[in-house]
Amino acid sequence: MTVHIHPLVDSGVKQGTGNFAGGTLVCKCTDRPVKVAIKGDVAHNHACGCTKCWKPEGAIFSVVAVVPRDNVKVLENGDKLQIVDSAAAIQRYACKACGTHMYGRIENTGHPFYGLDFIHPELFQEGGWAAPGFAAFVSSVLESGVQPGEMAGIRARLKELGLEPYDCLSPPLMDAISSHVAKSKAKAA
Ligand SMILES: N[C@@H](CCC(=O)N[C@@H](CS)C(=O)NCC(=O)O)C(=O)O
Ligand SMILES: [Zn+2]
Ligand SMILES: [Zn+2]
Repeated sequence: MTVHIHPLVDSGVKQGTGNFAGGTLVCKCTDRPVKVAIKGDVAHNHACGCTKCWKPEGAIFSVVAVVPRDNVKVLENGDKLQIVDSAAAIQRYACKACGTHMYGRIENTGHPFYGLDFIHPELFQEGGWAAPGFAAFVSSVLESGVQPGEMAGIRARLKELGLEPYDCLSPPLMDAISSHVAKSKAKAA
């Protein structure tokens, strides 16, 4: 049986051009779509298996990346945006009409990823952005109804696609989080 991860990667991961200058994210509405301008390329693009990240219909993973928050600007129909969960570390701004998450923002200045917004590059009108490079929160797909017996096939398919599966974030990102915590503790001491 074919394992479907996400339509963007199911037929192979398309590499970025290496010089993506930015573009416009557009929600799924045909009437008054929300448009968000992004300056520059995305970083740390990856597949995420968590329940909180937005996924297109039928996908078990999202594809999500970060950009500096100053590079994100709502261009059109921002009145349709609402925060999905204001108690979450990442405040995800979704279109009220179609449900698409347009960007996620961290307001806690002490958070290791403060200053970065989370976006879904598949919403770009343009192509060429940096490709997803790993898969995060893989075990979390069980929380969205995937059966335990499917996990081996999912992990094998992710590896085949070159998206190394991790049950939290990738080692470089986990190291960045722990370094941030160590520095914060040293400052407080
Ligand atoms: N197992 C949980 C994991 C959720 C989680 O921790 N997601 C990560 C990756 S997006 C995160 O950083 N969440 C912060 C947030 O959602 O605010 C789930 O699937 O809901
Ligand atoms: Zn919409
Ligand atoms: Zn996630």
